[in-house]
Amino acid sequence: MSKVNRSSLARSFGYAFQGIGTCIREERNIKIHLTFTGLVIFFGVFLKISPLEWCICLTLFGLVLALELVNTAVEAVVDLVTEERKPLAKKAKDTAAGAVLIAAICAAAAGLVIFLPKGLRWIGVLH
Ligand SMILES: Nc1ncnc2c1ncn2[C@@H]1O[C@H](COP(=O)(O)OP(=O)(O)OP(=O)(O)O)[C@@H](O)[C@H]1O
Repeated sequence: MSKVNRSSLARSFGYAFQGIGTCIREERNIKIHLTFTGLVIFFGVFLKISPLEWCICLTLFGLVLALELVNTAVEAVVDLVTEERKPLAKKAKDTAAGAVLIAAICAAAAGLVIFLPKGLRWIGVLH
């Protein structure tokens, strides 16, 4: 790879990290997702979930956080295009938010399937 291509690749990664940083600084919802991600990592270590369960959790973290970034991008583009109330603007924002919600509900359900039996076993309700 030439020096020029390498530096343009590094710049692209830099812009992507800037986007992630901006979203974390400015958006409340991604802070909530990151808090849950931290809790899942803590309980995953504490309850010793299996490698397959880690893979499922990591995939779901990625899905929810990535969709939150896309949702933020859609909101920004809509606000850039119009400040007026328009049905298409509402459709774009609400469907993007719906995508995050679906992923978050599925992640929460998968989390319950993985963690609930282990948690109940840990407190002695299940054997
Ligand atoms: N230009 C617009 N035209 C029509 N409806 C809009 C427009 N901008 C926002 N809305 C709608 O108003 C509601 C609130 O939108 P807003 O952009 O404030 O998002 P929000 O729910 O506060 O999301 P977040 O907290 O992620 O910023 C949503 O239903 C959205 O679709």
